[in-house]
Amino acid sequence: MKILITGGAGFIGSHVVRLFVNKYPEYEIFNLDALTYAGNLENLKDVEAKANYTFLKADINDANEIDKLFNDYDFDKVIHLAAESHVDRSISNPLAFVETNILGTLNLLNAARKYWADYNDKLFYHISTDEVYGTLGDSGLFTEKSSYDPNSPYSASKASSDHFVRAYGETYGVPYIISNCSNNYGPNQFPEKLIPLFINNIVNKKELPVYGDGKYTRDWLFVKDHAIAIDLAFHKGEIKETYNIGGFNEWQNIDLIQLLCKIMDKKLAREDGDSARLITYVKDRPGHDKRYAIDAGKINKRLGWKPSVTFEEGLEKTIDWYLHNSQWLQNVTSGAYQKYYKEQYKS
Ligand SMILES: Cc1cn([C@H]2C[C@H](O)[C@@H](COP(=O)(O)OP(=O)(O)O[C@H]3O[C@H](CO)[C@@H](O)[C@H](O)[C@H]3O)O2)c(=O)[nH]c1=O
Repeated sequence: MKILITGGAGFIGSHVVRLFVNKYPEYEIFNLDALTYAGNLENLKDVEAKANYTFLKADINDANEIDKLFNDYDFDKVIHLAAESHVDRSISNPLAFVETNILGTLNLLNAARKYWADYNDKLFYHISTDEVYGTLGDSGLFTEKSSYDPNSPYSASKASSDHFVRAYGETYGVPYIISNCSNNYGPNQFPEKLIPLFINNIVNKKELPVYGDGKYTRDWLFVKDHAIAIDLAFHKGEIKETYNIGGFNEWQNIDLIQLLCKIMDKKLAREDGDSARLITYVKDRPGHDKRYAIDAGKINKRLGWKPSVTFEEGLEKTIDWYLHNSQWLQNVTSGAYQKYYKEQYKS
């Protein structure tokens, strides 16, 4: 089986690529990535020499290139993770999100439709977000039946791509699965997202910018558990089904930040309270969604998935990883990896 994984050099993508390459030596895994600021082949050093792994430097925005790759490689299945993913960036530059998340997804769907004359044993698996459902009040959970109500340009672009995947399923018969996941954390996440940004800032004794009053709630999931869920949905999920994935692990931002500060004080042998003193309340994110909380009951009941790592374990592993990989952090924030790999894969 030839599997195209898009965005495989990114945070979640690299964990999915690693899992598939190591667990399924009989599959051919093609990692397609544009190597933007958030995609970095350093994340996959441990698998790059494996016989079942091929890297393809390409941009999903380039319809001709995507068409050519489908023609050349004859992919059987697609796991589509490539996306612009940061909400704040979508607020300052919505167009980039329309291009990559909507048009890029369409380019892949068009190629799948064209080259999969026979849809037998084919699959377009779209990896999406719980943000498509909008925001919740103090109670309730998003289920697969929740209506779409996106608020940010990012979530609007992901909602649109979900709709297109379903539309191609209904209209042209492209076999698809969609999963919508909550906030991921773990090794290799670009330090613009809350947890790695704050770890990095604490190490460097920089301010911790808490948006608004910090009383926003997110459901956190360790990235390796997300990769395990994707593996299960890919192999055992039903065509045309949607699976919500989440950690059953809700935290208000400020409580999570306080916990992070406490652990970091210990790890860095600083005085208790040193890191928390870096907390700075700043202007709120426009359109900031109050609460995401997801019901992962369907994937639990139907496919037997549940998170394997507790939040305490996951956070500890994550912090240790960043502390042991300070060079990685420095190279991604300075753009050094991006520059290096751009040069390596110059076309
Ligand atoms: C970066 C940053 C974030 N925050 C707040 C905003 C959010 O309430 C919370 C988490 O922010 P972020 O890490 O940017 O993640 P969030 O906006 O929830 O979106 C994430 O989670 C989504 C899944 O829910 C993914 O689809 C997105 O790609 C991913 O970026 O922390 C701050 O208070 N200060 C900050 O500097």
